[in-house]
Amino acid sequence: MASQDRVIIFDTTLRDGEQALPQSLSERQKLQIALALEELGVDVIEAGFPVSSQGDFESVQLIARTLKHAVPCGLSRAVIKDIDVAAQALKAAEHFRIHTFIATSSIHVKDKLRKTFDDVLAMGVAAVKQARKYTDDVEFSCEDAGRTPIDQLCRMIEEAIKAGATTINIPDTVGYTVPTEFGGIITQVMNRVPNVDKAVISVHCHNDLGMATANSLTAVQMGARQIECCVNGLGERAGNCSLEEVAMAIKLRSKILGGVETGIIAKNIARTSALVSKICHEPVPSHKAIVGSNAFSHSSGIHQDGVLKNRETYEILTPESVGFSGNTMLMTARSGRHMIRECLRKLGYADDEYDLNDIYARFLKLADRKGQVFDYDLESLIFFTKLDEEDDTYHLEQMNVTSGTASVIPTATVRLRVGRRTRTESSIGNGPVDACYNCITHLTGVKCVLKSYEINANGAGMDALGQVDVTVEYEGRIFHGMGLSTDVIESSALALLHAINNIERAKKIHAAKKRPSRTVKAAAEQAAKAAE
Ligand SMILES: CC(=O)SCCNC(=O)CCNC(=O)[C@H](O)C(C)(C)COP(=O)(O)OP(=O)(O)OC[C@H]1O[C@@H](n2cnc3c(N)ncnc32)[C@H](O)[C@@H]1OP(=O)(O)O
Ligand SMILES: CC(C)C(=O)C(=O)O
Ligand SMILES: [Mg+2]
Repeated sequence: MASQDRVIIFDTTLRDGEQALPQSLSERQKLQIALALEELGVDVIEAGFPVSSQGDFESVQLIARTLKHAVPCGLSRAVIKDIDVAAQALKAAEHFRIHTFIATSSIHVKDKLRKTFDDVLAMGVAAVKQARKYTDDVEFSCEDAGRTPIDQLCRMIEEAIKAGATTINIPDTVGYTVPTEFGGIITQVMNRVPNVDKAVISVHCHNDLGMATANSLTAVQMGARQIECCVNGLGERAGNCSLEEVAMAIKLRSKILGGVETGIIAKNIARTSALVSKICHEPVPSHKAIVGSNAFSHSSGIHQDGVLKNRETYEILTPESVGFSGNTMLMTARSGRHMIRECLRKLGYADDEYDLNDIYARFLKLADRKGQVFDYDLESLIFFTKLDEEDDTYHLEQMNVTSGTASVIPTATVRLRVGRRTRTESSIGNGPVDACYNCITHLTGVKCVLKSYEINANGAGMDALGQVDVTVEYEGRIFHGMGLSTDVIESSALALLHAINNIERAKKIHAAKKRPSRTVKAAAEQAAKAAE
């Protein structure tokens, strides 16, 4: 399967990745992920550990029946029954791999397996021979190879290859090694195991010291040609080597890594990452390489200026190349004038229509107060000298909700203050938040579409406040809202109202801009007068 330059991507999200989840995945969830991995261009999919439960057996069976291009694989201990069961689960596939393993480090052999190294050697050999009865694609792993004495490791590998293993996996099971050390282990295996050319050398690195990607790539430089990894770096404890990191590092730095390549289709990375995150209920950290929400985001002035002049100043790969729609530029108190002018240009303001230094000084004050400033806030700065809560069109006066189990219809009554008047509305919904939102959209008449809703505890214990953040779309623009209260339904109502008040402010500006033969300055004066 492997040409000299091709690194096989062996994905173990469904096996090692799943081991790290608080609950196991269902058959359907596993199949969905397996199909996405196949579309991503993964070569081998380790679908599970068939002997571990009937559910996992059936998942592996279904995946083996369904895959068209990727090779399905099942894990088994060096135990005859495990191997027989794995073969049963996989046999529907035309071609499948059995992966069998046993630990070889002294601590695992003595304290966990309670055996001698010679016992383990014999068990490994017997396991490979049993697996070869079912398939000519047999992988053998020396668990905890990173801490295994090199003489014993080389001996085990030589015997496993003699017994018929076609892939030899060298795991750094506890993520203990550093790149020079791990690279040294691979070099020794390459130089000292006489029949090493009869098998593909694979690596399986854990991230306990944050070295998984570095160790895997160093191993490739030393001759390994299979990397075992998981989407989003999922996996036992601190995770496995992250698929997207090694795939993009090999794509981008192929030359320095020896001219190697993988079959990964990079533009499918973002959507696979999102799917795995959603199905596994494992959020991707914002700073995660390649797939984190901040991976292509810039918020400091010097970086934004650089990216605006040439994005390669701060972007080593494009967000589009891994399937994102583009980068993001956040406006915070760390942004500079170049970013502010760019945002106003995008909103349609010519450079001579405003005083950049004046806007920038007021932007900084707002950013210090607010944290993040959005395009509609910036536009407001042109039209209003101050942006205060009093500018809000709608204020929440009162709110009452009823909800409960099946027979109770969630109902809300909301009273808003609009200037000196109040308006009241009652509505039902599919939950108390939905009922409140129905009231608010009726009362304000603003038909915005809820795009995202996020709820978090702000603080700890009984004093924690519920913080709700929403984004809504109104006439093609995105508006944000945040609500904070000890009552999460009230936080939700306040967040939507906040977003709607931002929409109302943008509407006023839009109306002022539309008046005929007005300069921005004149329109701004007019808008400011109207607001008094
Ligand atoms: C590094 C890794 O990620 S390894 C993979 C880890 N994944 C999993 O463990 C998930 C699947 N596991 C399971 O479903 C269960 O643990 C089973 C079905 C495999 C075994 O369950 P049980 O028989 O109840 O044993 P239990 O899990 O408590 O203990 C493991 C046993 O396997 C032995 N064992 C561990 N690894 C191996 C191996 N590679 N080959 C042979 N025996 C092994 C242990 O020494 C222990 O044996 P003992 O009962 O004689 O002391
Ligand atoms: C089963 C083996 C390959 C493993 O997951 C490890 O050693 O980390
Ligand atoms: Mg592992």
